[in-house]
Order: sequence, then C-alpha cells, then structure tokens
Amino acid sequence: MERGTPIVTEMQVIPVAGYDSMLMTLSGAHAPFFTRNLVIITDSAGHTGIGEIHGGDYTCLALRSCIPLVVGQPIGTYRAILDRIRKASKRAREDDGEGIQSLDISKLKFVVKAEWAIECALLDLMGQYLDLPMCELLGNGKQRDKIETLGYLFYVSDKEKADLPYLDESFSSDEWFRLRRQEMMTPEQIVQQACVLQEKYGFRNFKLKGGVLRGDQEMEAVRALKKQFPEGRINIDPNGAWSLLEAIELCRPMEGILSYIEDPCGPEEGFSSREIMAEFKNAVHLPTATNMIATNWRQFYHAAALKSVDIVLADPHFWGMEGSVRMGQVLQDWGLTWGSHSNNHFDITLATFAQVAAAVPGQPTALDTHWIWQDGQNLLLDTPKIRDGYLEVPQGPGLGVTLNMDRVIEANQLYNQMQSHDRDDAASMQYLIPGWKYDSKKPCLVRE
Ligand SMILES: O=C([O-])C(=O)C[C@H](O)[C@@H](O)C(=O)[O-]
Ligand SMILES: [Mg+2]
Repeated sequence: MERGTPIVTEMQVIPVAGYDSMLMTLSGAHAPFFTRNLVIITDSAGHTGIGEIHGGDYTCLALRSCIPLVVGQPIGTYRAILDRIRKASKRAREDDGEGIQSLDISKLKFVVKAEWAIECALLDLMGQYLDLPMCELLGNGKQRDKIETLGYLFYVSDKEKADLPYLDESFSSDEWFRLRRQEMMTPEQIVQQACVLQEKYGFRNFKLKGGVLRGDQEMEAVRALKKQFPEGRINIDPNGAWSLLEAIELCRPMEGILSYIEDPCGPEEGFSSREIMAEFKNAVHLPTATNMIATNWRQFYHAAALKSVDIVLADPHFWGMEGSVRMGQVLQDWGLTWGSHSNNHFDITLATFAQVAAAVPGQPTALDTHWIWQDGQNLLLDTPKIRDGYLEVPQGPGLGVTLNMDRVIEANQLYNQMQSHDRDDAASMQYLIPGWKYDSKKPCLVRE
C-alpha cells in the first residue's frame, strides 16, 4: 500500500485575459482587458488543484520558476513547499512604496506574492485528499456558509471617447450587463448602478471607488447613495488621494453617513501613511479601513501600534490564504475587523475569497469583489453564486469548484493576442486627458 499524501505530478501556469469596462480610479482608466495567471497542479491521486493571481509577465515567470520546487513533492508538505519558494525568492527588501497607490509592477510585486496561487492550488488538492472544503483546513475551520459581500461601485467613463476595443453589451438581456459598459459619472448614475446591482445580487452595502472627481463631488454621490439605501453601509475609497486636511474637511460632515472610510490619506510632509491616518482618526470619528498601509506584518505592527486602522482588508493575494485568516484571528482577538481588497478577477479568485472569508472568525466587514464587472466570463463550470448580498461558500472538497478548460483556453488566446500584459491605466486615461500623468495626490480627472 502507498503511504503518505499524493505526489504533485504536474504544475502548469496559464496566463489569461478577460474584458473590463472603462472603470476610473486614481491610477487612471481601466483598459479594455485585464490579465491574471492561473496555476493548475495535478497529483498522483488524479486530482486537479487550481489557483488564480494577478496577471503580467513578471508574475507568470515568477510562478514558472517555482515549478521545480513543487513537482515531485507530497501535497501534505505544502507548508514546506511554500517556505522553500519564499526562501528561494530573490525579492529584495527595497522601498515598496507603501501608502501610495501604484499599479507599477516594480512596486506591486512587493505586495502581490505569486506563490499564493500555488498555496491555493495545493490547499485545493489537500482538501480533495481529505474530502473537506478548503475553509476547514484554515484557521479554526469553517465559521459560516455564506459571506456578506458589497457592491463595488465605480465611476465609468464613456468608452466611445477612447479608440480602444471595450466590450459593448448594449444588446444583453441582462440589465446589469447592459449598464456596466456605459458611462456613469453623476451621483444619479452611481445610484442607478447601485440599484441595478442590488436587484441582481441583493447587495445591501456599497463601496464607491473615489480618487476620480473632486472630493466634494464624490461625497455628493455618497450622500445620494445613503439617501437611497438608508440602512446600507456606504464606504468610499480614494486610495490615499486626499491630503490630511482635505480628508478631515471632507469626512467630518460624513460622520453618520459613511460607515467607514478606506485609505482617505497617505504619507505627507515626511510623516508615514500610518502616522497621517492616526492623526486623521484623532480628528474624525469614523472607522478606517486599508489595503494600502498594512499590507504585510511589519506595516501592520506600526499601524496597530498607532491605532491608524480599524479594518484590515487582508487580500489573500497579498497575505496568502493562511496569512489572511491569521490576520482575521489577530483582528478578532484585538477587537478589530477583517475584510478583503480585490482587483479585477475571475471566478477562481471568487471561490478563494469565499473559502478564506468562511474561515475568518468574528464579524468580517462585507467583502470587496470586482467580479460583478466580469460576471459571465467565468472560467469555472460551477461559479459560486452571490445571492441576496451573500457569496455562497462552495460545499465540495478543496476549493469546491471545477475548471472549464474550454473557457481557459479562450482566455489564454485573448492574453496571447495582447501586446502588453502589464496593467497600464494611464494609457487609456490619455484618451480622456491628452498627456495625462499619474499623480498620487490628484483625483484622475482633476488636472487644472
Ligand atoms: O480597494 C482598493 O484599493 C482597490 O480596489 C484598488 C484597486 O486598484 C482598484 O481600484 C482597481 O483595481 O481598479
Ligand atoms: Mg482600497
């Protein structure tokens, strides 16, 4: 009889691309396509484990360089496998640009860690071997069957202004699919966006991506949302675009309207983002959330010491699945709150969020997901459902989902047709404002 856990027989890394709307953020305008990397690992028991992480050639190559450290290893030693990958990684301890929004791969690589897609695929295999859902292998095991999720609202620019191949869904029979590719820049259109999302997915909580218009104009949209959804938790995230003074002026009158505020300000005048956020909290009585100033344990130590942050959005692509749940445990013990950040993603990441959030103790804040902007381009045969505002946790063993290989091949073909695989929101933005350049302290449409 064979002893021990199954052995990894193959690891594939497949880069994929999908379609996006002209979503606006501090960094510019989302391009027509977004990229991700998939990891597919098979084992000697005949199981397949999958993971998804950010796109781009850097991450793809980093993942491929890990193959010799994974193939041939027993899946039960997944912690040792990941440890060897971490030790072999050449990531220098350079300045990672903390607290400053950056899509530049030279900075992003310090936050997003490719190996977490491998962790996900190995945990998927372990779950299948043990016949248990992944959430049972994390932290204290499964805490809930469904995850409260928020409607992630974006300003959307008119795609006709850019000579780029954005998807047109105006003929879709689905109201949300039609709407999501159209221009939405006014408070009324943001409220309409939220209403259509509520109708389709049942969201009760909303987050507006800020850093696009002047802060007072964005607060007008927040007020309109609160008027429409008086019971809803409404949050805005300008990715640190406002100065401390501006953030205080904008947010003080919003006490009682905003439920919390995400990364209102960042580093300034020689003070770190954690120090500035602590000063913000002294002045404004709102809980703060971040995915920018506590993206690793060292940053979190200082954020916690300064009491800068109440809600840590511990994206498993930054922290790993075990790391994110570990953060959830610490936050619960300290009376703080867990949540997760997201970027554009396919439904494999959606399933990962579901499994991780299912294992987080306490009362997480409603989960972020960009997936609603990609719904319909699924790479799984059994995409987890968001119903009545909750993401359902897959019940099957491991990640609990099955790849649709035909769709993966199509998404890989789309990726291969792209000239560049790295995210560049400035290029699309330059169709709206010629010569536009990123400025971490100026909303993207404010350039006077
Ligand atoms: O919560 C956040 O900060 C994000 O979701 C940041 C991302 O850059 C998001 O705005 C995006 O991907 O466009
Ligand atoms: Mg954020």
